[in-house]
Amino acid sequence: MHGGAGGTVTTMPGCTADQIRNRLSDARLYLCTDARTERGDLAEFADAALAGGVDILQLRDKRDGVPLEAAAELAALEVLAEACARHGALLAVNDRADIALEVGADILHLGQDDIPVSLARRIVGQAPAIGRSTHSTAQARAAEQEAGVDYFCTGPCWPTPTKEGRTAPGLDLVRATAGSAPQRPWFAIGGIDRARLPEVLEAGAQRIVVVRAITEADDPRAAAAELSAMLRDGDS
Ligand SMILES: Cc1ncc(COP(=O)(O)OP(=O)(O)O)c(N)n1
Ligand SMILES: Cc1nc(C(=O)O)sc1CCOP(=O)(O)O
Ligand SMILES: [Mg+2]
Repeated sequence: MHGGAGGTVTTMPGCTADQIRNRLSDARLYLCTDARTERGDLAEFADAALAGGVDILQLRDKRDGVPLEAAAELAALEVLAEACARHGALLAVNDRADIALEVGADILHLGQDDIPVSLARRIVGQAPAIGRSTHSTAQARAAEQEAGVDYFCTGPCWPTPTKEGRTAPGLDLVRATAGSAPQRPWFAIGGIDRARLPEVLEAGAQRIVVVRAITEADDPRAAAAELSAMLRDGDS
C-alpha cells in the first residue's frame, strides 16, 4: 500500500489512486491509535487490531490535544506502515500533509480546523485519499461535494474523552447523513463501542471509526473482530 520500512521512512510507490479508493469503499472499520509510547507495544498492537479486521489504521497521538513531534510521528508511522503492509490495510496520517507525503500514506485525514483540502492536494498529489471531519449537516453536505475529498466522518455520535470539548451532534447527524444517500464513503465516529454499534447501524451508518473500543481493549484482536463481524453482518 505504501512505503516506510527500514531505518528511515522513504516514499515508495504504493497503491494507485483507484486501488486506494476501491479499498476505501470496501472498508468498514477504521481505527485511530496513539503511538503507545508508554506501553511500547505499537507493532504488536497494530498486528492484533489488523488481524482482527481493522481496514484503515490512522496514527492520532494527541495527549492533552498536543500532537507528537514530527520525528516521533515518523518513527511511529514507520511501524504502522509495516503492519499495514503485512495485513493489506490502508495507512492514514492525521492533519499533516507533509508527513503523509513523506511516508507514502494512503490517506490524509483533515478536520475543519486543519489546512484546506486544496492546499493538502498540492502537497500530497492525487493518489492518496483525503478525508474530512464533519459535525453538522451543512459540513457533511459540503464534504460530500468539496473537490478533492474522498470520504467524510460524522460525529461525535456521543461525547467522548478522546476528543474533549467537542459538542456531539449525536445520532441525528448519522440519520440525516444516511437519509441524504451520499455518493462518497462516510463513517460515524465518537463514543462508539460494541454495545452502541447496533444503534449506529440502525441510524444508517455502515462504516465506523473507533479509538478506545480497540485501544483500551484487553484483547484488541477480539475487539476488532467483534466490531468487524457486526459491521459486515449485512454484507452479502
Ligand atoms: C477518521 C477520523 N475522523 C475524525 C478525526 C478528527 O479530526 P479533527 O477534527 O481534525 O481532530 P483531530 O483528530 O485532528 O484532533 C480524525 N482524526 N480521524
Ligand atoms: C478523534 C475524534 N474525532 C471525532 C469527531 O467527531 O470528529 S470524535 C473523536 C474521538 C473518537 O474516540 P472514541 O472512539 O474513543 O470515542
Ligand atoms: Mg485534525
